[in-house]
Amino acid sequence: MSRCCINPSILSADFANLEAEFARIATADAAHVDVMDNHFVPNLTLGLPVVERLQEISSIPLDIHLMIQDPDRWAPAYAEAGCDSVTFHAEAATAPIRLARELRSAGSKAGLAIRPATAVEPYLDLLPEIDMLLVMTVEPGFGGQKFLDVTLPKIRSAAEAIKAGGGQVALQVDGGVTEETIVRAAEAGADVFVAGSSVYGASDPAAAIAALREAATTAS
Ligand SMILES: O=C(CO)[C@@H](O)[C@H](O)COP(=O)(O)O
Repeated sequence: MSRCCINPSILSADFANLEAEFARIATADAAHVDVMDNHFVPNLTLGLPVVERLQEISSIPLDIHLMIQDPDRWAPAYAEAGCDSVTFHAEAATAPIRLARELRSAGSKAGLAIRPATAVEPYLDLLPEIDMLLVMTVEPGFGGQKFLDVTLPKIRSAAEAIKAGGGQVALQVDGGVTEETIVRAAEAGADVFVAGSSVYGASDPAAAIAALREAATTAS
């Protein structure tokens, strides 16, 4: 059994009432903020000015997931805004090591994300440079999709590589995480779970967070 983190995705929140929506997930480990630019993914959400305000009103850390082109240019400002972690996509970054170092020196954790179809092996050398590896378990862009079991072997390989390297890197999964699928992801070695619709779609988000945490901790 090991400690698991539950980070609700605010993509499933009511964007007209974000302060109240943050209050509903105050028992979570962090709020997962999906920044989409309508280029890297076919959807558009929010950007730095909104994140800066969320940083001021949130009682829990912000876990930023940048689904954008050219993160080398845009990501450091999120770290400078005080966000706890800033995750960029391997498929979009031109100099991932340099960017990860820049994020860390600006005071945030550096996260590297890969799409479901992207192999993890080419990025394992980067593990000493990052604090979190995000294996997407749905195609990025939208909430409410089905968890892709085909990603489980990749989660297992990533978990083994992280363990072999000393276990300093968190392994996050994002997409289709429910009380049922979280068990498989935790058994495969993930320890940080992003859940949007299964938290915000519940009548009691705090109870949903507790149930997800319990299921993941028991399975890990
Ligand atoms: O990054 C994404 C989608 O691109 C996710 O954070 C989703 O927003 C998770 O939502 P659910 O699959 O849990 O509904």
